[in-house]
Amino acid sequence: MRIDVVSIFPEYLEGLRLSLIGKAIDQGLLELGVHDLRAFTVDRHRTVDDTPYGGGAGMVMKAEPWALALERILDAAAAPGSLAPRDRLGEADEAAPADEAAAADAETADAVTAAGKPVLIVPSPAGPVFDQRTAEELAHADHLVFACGRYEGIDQRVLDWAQERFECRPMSIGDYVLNGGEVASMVMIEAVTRLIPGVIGNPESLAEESHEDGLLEYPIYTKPASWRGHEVPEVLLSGNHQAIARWRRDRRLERTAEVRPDLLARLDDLDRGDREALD
Ligand SMILES: N#Cc1c(-c2ccc3ccn(Cc4ccc(CN5CCCC5)cc4)c3c2)n[nH]c1N
Repeated sequence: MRIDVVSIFPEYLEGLRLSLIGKAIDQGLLELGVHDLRAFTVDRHRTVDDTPYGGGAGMVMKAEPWALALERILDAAAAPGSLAPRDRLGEADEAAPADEAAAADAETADAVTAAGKPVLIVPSPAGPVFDQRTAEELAHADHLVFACGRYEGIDQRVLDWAQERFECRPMSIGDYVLNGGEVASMVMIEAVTRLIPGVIGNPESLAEESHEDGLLEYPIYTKPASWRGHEVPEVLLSGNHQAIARWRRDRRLERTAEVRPDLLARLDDLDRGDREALD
C-alpha cells in the first residue's frame, strides 16, 4: 500500500515514522509520502487560505494549491515507477517548491500501482464516522491520499473537482471538533495500516480486539498473579482453554453491554451461552 499525506504541517506526521508503521515502511510493506501544501502555492507569500464567500468566521483553504498537490500525486501515480520507494517524512518542509513538487512526482511515481483510482480521504467533522469496518475496507486499497485541512476547512470545489480523479471519502473520526485533519489522518492511517499483513507481528492479536467482531475486548492480566491484593481470575491460571475461552467471551459480552450497548444491539449471532452471560 502507498499512502500520501498533504498538510501545511508535514512535521505533524512524523509520529507515523515511529514504532510499527515506521518498521513497516523500512520493511517495504508500506510507502509513505508526506507533502507540504505550501510547496504547491502559486504566490510569493505561499498563500493557502482566504476569507469565506458569504461571510462567517475564520478562513477557508484555497482550491488551487490542493489541485496542484493532488495532480502531482496523481500524475506520479500514473507514471511508470523507477525510484525505490522512500519515506520522505520531515523533508517536505525543507525542499524548495520546485524541488518538492518534482520530488513528489518522482517519489510517488516509484511504487503506486496503476490498479484502481486512489482513495482521497478528506478528514472533516461533517464526514461519516470512521470505524473498524471502514479501516478493514481501506486496508485493501492500493493507494490512499489524505488531504489534511486546516482553518475552517477546504474550498468545496476541491472535492467536486477531485470526484473524477479519486474515490473521494470525507471522513470524521468522531463527534468532536479538532483544529485540522492531521491527527485524524494519523488515527486512520494507524487503524488501517495495522491490518496490513505483516505489519502487526502476531496476526492472532487482531482476532479478539475491540470492534473486530462487534464486541469490546476482554480484560487482560500478566505476572505477578497477586499484585497489591488484586488477584488474577482463577480461571486464567487453570490451563482449561475451553473455560478460559468462555470466561473471555462472557467478559466481552458483559463489557460491551455495560459500555457500548449500541454495539450489542447490532449483534445477531449471540448463542445460548452468550444470552446466559447477559442475563
Ligand atoms: N476527521 C475529523 C475531524 C475534524 C476536523 C477535520 C479536518 C479539519 C480541517 C479544519 N478543521 C477545523 C474545523 C473547525 C470548525 C469547523 C466548522 N465550521 C463551521 C462553518 C464552516 C466550518 C470545521 C473544521 C478540521 C476538523 N474535527 N473533528 C473531527 N472528527
